Amino acid sequence: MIKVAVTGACGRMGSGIIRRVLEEDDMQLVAAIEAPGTPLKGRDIGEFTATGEVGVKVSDASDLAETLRETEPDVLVDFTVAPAAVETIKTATEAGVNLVVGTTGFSDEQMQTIRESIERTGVRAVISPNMAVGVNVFFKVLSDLAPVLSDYDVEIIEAHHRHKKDAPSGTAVRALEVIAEATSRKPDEVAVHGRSGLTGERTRDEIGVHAVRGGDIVGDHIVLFAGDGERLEIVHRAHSRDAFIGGVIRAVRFIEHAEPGKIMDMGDVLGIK
Ligand SMILES: NC(=O)c1ccc[n+]([C@@H]2O[C@H](COP(=O)([O-])OP(=O)(O)OC[C@H]3O[C@@H](n4cnc5c(N)ncnc54)[C@H](O)[C@@H]3O)[C@@H](O)[C@H]2O)c1
Ligand SMILES: O=C(O)C1=N[C@H](C(=O)O)CCC1
Repeated sequence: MIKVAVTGACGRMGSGIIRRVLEEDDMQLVAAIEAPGTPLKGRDIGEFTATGEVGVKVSDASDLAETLRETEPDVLVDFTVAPAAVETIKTATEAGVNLVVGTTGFSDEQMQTIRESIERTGVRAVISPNMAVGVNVFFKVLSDLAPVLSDYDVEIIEAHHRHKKDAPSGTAVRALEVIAEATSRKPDEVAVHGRSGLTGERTRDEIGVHAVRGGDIVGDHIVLFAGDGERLEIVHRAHSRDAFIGGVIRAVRFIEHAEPGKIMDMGDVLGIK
């Protein structure tokens, strides 16, 4: 039985992940953790996942070290917000708890802190900005396609729901990195985020990145390769969060096979790297 703790337990992703964990025969939910000061502390998590009483009470992230000591999870799944996730990862790694992290919006400095914590403590970790199988195939396609279309203009357009806190999406950032790496460019040097004003003509090297926010859009990503007389669009659309949650469940099962002290991603989980 894989013992699972979830941070962001009452969020859009966290509550869906808990619902799925409760359905899996080889998984046991041992902790459901919400933000520091949460008014939900002590309430049964089943109230927020529409699963009826499950016997796991919402705990407060301020008590995370104690919660992990008491519940001894094999893996902690984090879908929260970047600054909170960094603190959670520090605490979990110190407690020797393996990680599946889907939170996005980390700065380079935050990623460095996370990497150091994982390397130093030797926990196993899967961190991926998008757990959907289709998106990870999309990354692979982009990596293969970008060198072939190296003289085409590349623009990345993503669209998400009105509640999303970070922009551009972690998936769009990863798509930028994949395309830049495949064409020997540096993402920071070539990314142009939105355009406004007298921008001048587009340069050949730049990669435009555009974030759309509205309604309940689950997550769309379009990469446009525009040439003379034609354009090619590679599109992924998530219809429901089940696409991400299915990937999380696969990552939770993979974690015991992950390399200790190294950040692995969904490409490793799916064996498509
Ligand atoms: N990797 C993927 O496949 C994928 C898919 C969807 C969303 N995401 C990312 O997951 C994150 C969460 O998305 P969401 O839509 O579920 O957000 P959400 O706002 O619905 O949920 C986040 C939850 O985290 C809680 N939280 C905040 N700080 C916390 C802390 N310190 N400890 C425990 N809980 C804490 C909040 O109270 C909230 O309930 C975002 O970064 C989003 O981009 C990734
Ligand atoms: O709903 C979100 O927020 C999503 N975030 C991820 C990202 O930033 O790429 C993945 C898609 C959904």
